[in-house]
Amino acid sequence: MNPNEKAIEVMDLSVQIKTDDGTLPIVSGISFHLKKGETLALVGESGCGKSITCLALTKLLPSNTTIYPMGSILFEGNNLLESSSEKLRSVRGREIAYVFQEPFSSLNPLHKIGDQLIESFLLHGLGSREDAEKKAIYLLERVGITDAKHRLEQYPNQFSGGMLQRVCIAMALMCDPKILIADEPTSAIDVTIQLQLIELLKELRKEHGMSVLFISHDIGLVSHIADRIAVMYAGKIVEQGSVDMVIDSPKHPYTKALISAYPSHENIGKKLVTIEGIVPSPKSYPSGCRFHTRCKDKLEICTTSIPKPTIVSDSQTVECFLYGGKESA
Ligand SMILES: Nc1ncnc2c1ncn2[C@@H]1O[C@H](COP(=O)(O)OP(=O)(O)OP(=O)(O)O)[C@@H](O)[C@H]1O
Repeated sequence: MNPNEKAIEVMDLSVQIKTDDGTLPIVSGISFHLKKGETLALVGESGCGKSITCLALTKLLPSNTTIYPMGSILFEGNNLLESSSEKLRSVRGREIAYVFQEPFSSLNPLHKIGDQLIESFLLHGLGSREDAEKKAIYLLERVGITDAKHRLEQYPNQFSGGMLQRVCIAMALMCDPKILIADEPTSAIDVTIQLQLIELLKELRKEHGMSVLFISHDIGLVSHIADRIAVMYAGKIVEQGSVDMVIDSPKHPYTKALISAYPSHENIGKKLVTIEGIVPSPKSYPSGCRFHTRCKDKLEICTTSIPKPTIVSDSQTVECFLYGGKESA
């Protein structure tokens, strides 16, 4: 596998949602890519547009309220934003699979776990029911669920939250997807189990040769799993780069603030820094750089102009006037 080959490339993606308050710019011209076999973390505070971005990748948002005015999502030679509904159905679950924050949202309480696990395998015509059941048993055991054959006959309410999230991970892997999108997969799980699930995802990524897009608000947590990080703020990606660069040498004032606000081992005994204010609502994004209303380092230009991406090192790009930002990288 060529380590620089891209599994998916998102260019200038914008998503607007029609609401009673008008059409809101939820995601505004973001670009990023996921290389084959790597994990990219999309990080940012609640409401910055992470979930909408990951649903937009396979157009999983309701078409009557969602507008994709421009941009492209290149996957296996196709622009998914221009693909037919049939093509998108063949990609979802089969080539790009999801694990969501709340396992109960992905599972039907009235159906046996086994039937739910094998559904997409059969739907995509990957083999017989017997093949599907064998694979389901293998994957349940692989994600750490013992007595898997017996478990296939049980219902979601017979599993703990952590167990159900393991079931959802197994379910996402049933069709050997090329990309796994994990949207806050450990947020609803007890912290003691969080790191176990992260380790499991790391192992599965290697075994299955997948690429993983890991969504989280927790910059400390993603440093355990990601190769690269993209930091999102108010519908835009403000900084992206390798984990080492973004964590050890953050550039954007928002990334710096997120890291200082993280309760880490190094911060024991120190007062945690809070980021003043809240993420602005898409109803009233400020002009210029959307972070300027909370930024301690803002310049005059930040209130009126939008910074362009600037390459600050081989593996790091930032959108901030403190580092240039007037010309596109
Ligand atoms: N259907 C919708 N109608 C109107 N606004 C929406 C809709 N879905 C999301 N939004 C708004 O879009 C913005 C981005 O939401 P999104 O769920 O993508 O954020 P997030 O970064 O994933 O946050 P969280 O970590 O809390 O899930 C928020 O301001 C949210 O209120």
